[in-house]
Amino acid sequence: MLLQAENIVKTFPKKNSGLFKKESLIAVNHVSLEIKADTTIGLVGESGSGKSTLGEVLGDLQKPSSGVIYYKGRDIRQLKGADYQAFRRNVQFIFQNPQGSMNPYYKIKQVLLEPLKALSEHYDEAEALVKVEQMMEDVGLDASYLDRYPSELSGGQSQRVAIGRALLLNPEIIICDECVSALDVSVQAQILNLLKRMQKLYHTSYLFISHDIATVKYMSDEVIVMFRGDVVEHGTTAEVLDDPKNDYTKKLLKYVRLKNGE
Ligand SMILES: Nc1ncnc2c1ncn2[C@@H]1O[C@H](COP(=O)(O)OP(=O)(O)OP(=O)(O)O)[C@@H](O)[C@H]1O
Repeated sequence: MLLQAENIVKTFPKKNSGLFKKESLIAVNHVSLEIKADTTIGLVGESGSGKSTLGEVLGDLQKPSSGVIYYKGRDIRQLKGADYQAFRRNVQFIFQNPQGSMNPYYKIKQVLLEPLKALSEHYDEAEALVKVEQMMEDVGLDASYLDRYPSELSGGQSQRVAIGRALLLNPEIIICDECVSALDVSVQAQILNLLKRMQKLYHTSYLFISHDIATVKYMSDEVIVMFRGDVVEHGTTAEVLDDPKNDYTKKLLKYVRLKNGE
């Protein structure tokens, strides 16, 4: 077991709630899940159902209001120094807008070297550069892009850099939050296949957050369905998407089929 979430609750203060009685919005409601090695879990649900919040809590970008995240059996709040750094290195993110997560004043070479510098156990510039060049090849980009700035890359090229940057640390888990949603359909397919190829090569687990059921079906071994902060269904991809038990999942799938004219 790599990552385990136990009874996670995340609330936000509601805007415009009363002056004296503060109300809160429950974004994630008592959610538990486990991410095993070399597995992809798809996380689906309509907009606002709590998918991104849950992903960010799992990767410690946000603190839960209550509940515990365990990394290899240890509460992440108890991890210190090198142990916390190992967690940070091993749980990476790829977001919807890759350029937004890159320093616009850094060339791609620096963008890729930065996390290696910050999180490697023993950093060696020459070794790091060899890794970076190999990774460029792995993600299908010519090494000449290393001297470009993020703004000089297309959306698909930037997402390849973001995938390479996440993989350079050889993480155990990557939380992919709508990581192909902003791309053209043909580029989406290339990036999804790249993620699959990289999973075979590096044995990384993915938490694949998406509102696109077809993409989740293509990518995932397991599927979790969220509705208004609750996990309403969780099972293998075939169980959840081919034979859903929950009424909300059934509605969601019916809506997707109607939209696709099936
Ligand atoms: N920082 C915040 N402050 C207040 N409310 C927030 C904050 N972040 C998220 N929320 C609220 O929490 C709920 C869950 O949001 P979240 O972004 O996790 O949903 P989502 O399923 O990822 O949606 P989408 O697919 O649109 O990204 C929403 O009602 C959202 O408005």
